[in-house]
Amino acid sequence: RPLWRDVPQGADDPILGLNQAFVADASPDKVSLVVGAYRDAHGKPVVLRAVRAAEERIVAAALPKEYTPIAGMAEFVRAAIALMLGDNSSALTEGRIAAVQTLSGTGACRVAADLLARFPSPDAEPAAAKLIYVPEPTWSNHWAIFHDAGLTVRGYRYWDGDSLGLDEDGLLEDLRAAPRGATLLLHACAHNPTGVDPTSAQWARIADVVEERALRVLFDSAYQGFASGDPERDAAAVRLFVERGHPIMLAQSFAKNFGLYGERVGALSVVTASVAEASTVLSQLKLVIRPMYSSPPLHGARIVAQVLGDPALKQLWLEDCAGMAARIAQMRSALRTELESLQPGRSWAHMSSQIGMFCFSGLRPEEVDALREQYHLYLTRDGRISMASVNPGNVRHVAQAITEVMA
Ligand SMILES: Cc1ncc(COP(=O)(O)O)c(CN[C@@H](CCC(=O)O)C(=O)O)c1O
Repeated sequence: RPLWRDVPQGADDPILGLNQAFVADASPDKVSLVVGAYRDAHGKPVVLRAVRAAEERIVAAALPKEYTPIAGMAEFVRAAIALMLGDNSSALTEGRIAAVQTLSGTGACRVAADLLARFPSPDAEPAAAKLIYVPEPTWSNHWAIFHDAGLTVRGYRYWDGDSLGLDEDGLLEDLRAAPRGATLLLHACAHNPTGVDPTSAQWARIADVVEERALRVLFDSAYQGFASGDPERDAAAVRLFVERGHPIMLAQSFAKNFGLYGERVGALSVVTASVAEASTVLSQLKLVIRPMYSSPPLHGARIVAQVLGDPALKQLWLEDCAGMAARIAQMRSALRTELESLQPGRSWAHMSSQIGMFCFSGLRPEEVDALREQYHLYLTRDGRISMASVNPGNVRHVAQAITEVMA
């Protein structure tokens, strides 16, 4: 009996669905610039040296595979927080952080969303109770994550299409107009999809408005260490807010900076005002998680805890993280050079001034469609290019195809 006959066809995901189309493409010339996943100079995925070494130790230890606690592996969670806030963070040492391991960054954002939906800010105006502001544009999955948790999602100006940079005035104006106590989503570093991050002075002005409007902040950190190559440098914005006393929420993904995409390693931290607040918030986080997925996976958390807990492995990881960031920076300048040599008079400076996994190229949707249909070059329709997929073997082909569809 067709009991599911009324189910409509769902839309393909703009990122992962498009990548499936790439996989199905039989052309030998196909290139995927879609998914934000690192590839080496030969276009191959990488397992970091420190990860392999940690795995060898974990396997040799023949550890049991018991359930992790609902909040996950405590050693991993603490290491994740310390990586972002620093070992000497007062919030950490004073026990004011409620934190849980999550199913990577997506899971951290979703658990945060459920907590925000259940407990609006006590300082919130009625209009702010379940309202979250996300940058325009942002990672496409953010909208669905927060919507499905029962939040109202509203955009704030972020990208200036004319300057190909940050629309600071528009951003601050939108935040000043936000109802008191609303939640603000901020990308910690390497903004997806624009690659444009606020300067430290701009971060300070954003923090001022957050204070003025008593906004709650959720930092989404998916690229710490991967953006600049230095995890300390990539933590600057988050540390600025914590040092100013903001009770931020922090979603962390270890997919890209540890290359643990499929291991689903993440954490969600809530900085509170006291040990008592941290205790009640943690109890509520566990009530969100238990019926959602009960407890998180073991293996990836053990790897990250092992690496961050061992100075030699951490150093190896830092070198590889810096190496990934450096290769992407090299490809940014290589592709810019190719494009500017093919398109005299047109500047592609934004390709090398942007940071992190992606270049927000400015290519129009119809140009993106032509790249896919005529050149088997795949990228998301907003013009985002995953720079890790560019390598010495395809950089000229990519530049030529882009030039021809722009002609
Ligand atoms: C800002 C941001 N937050 C969270 C995530 C989620 O990462 P986890 O794998 O759940 O830890 C991503 C990954 N975005 C990449 C990867 C593919 C995807 O999930 O969309 C991207 O935008 O291509 C991201 O860019």
